[in-house]
Amino acid sequence: MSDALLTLEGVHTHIGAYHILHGVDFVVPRGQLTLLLGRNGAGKTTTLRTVMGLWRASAGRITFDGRDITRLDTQKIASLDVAYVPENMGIFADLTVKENMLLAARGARTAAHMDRQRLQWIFHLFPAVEKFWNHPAGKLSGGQKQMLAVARAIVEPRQLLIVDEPSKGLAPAIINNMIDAFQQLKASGVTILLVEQNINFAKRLGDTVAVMDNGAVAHTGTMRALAEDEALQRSLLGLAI
Ligand SMILES: Nc1ncnc2c1ncn2[C@@H]1O[C@H](COP(=O)(O)OP(=O)(O)OP(=O)(O)O)[C@@H](O)[C@H]1O
Repeated sequence: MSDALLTLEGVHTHIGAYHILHGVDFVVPRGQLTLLLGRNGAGKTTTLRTVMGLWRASAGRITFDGRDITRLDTQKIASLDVAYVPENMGIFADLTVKENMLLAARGARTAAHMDRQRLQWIFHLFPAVEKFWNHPAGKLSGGQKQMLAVARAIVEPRQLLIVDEPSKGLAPAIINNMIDAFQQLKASGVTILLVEQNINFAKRLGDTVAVMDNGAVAHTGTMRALAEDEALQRSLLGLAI
């Protein structure tokens, strides 16, 4: 049993007058890939944003690597080697792929300052990043943009990589490429937290799952156990895997 890298305990989040998270509890074990599942509007994105300090938890506690991060600002949380890829990916369409990567690399003013070995590893994971290095990012396909977004997030070594719906809107062949890349990322030892709606994607990558419903976690366990229990899938997700 691995230890917890990230723990949420009784986390509540209000957005304006709306009470969105109602006491979220789950653990992201170190070195594993954890999936946050649940129907539309269950509170998955709000949970990720609360972990990153983009929404402030109104109650509860978030612990990362043994440290209480509940009240830290986003920049400070990122500086603990936590990367977040939001659903809109945060790519600068007018800048080249190279410039997008440079902006994500702390302290690297030119491509020559980037860690060469790490860049080669990223090119191997996401060949499109190398192929379109000098092209404007806005010209990339949806799948290539998603790959660039993940590539940006890992341009520096990370302890925790958080990605909101990496497979969203992607063609099946591209989803397979994305699964391969996440499998290699997992093998590199980085802990990963994904929000995912594509259950095939989830099934092939997930170690641990937390299923949200109505602003709280309704179920936690292994992906394998959930994949084998169709009745549980139907009751939690309203679908069959
Ligand atoms: N900025 C906001 N203002 C008001 N309500 C919001 C805001 N953002 C999210 N919500 C509400 O919070 C609830 C949870 O939204 P959230 O985006 O976290 O769900 P989700 O599980 O990620 O769903 P989806 O898969 O559709 O993105 C929804 O009812 C949503 O309408």
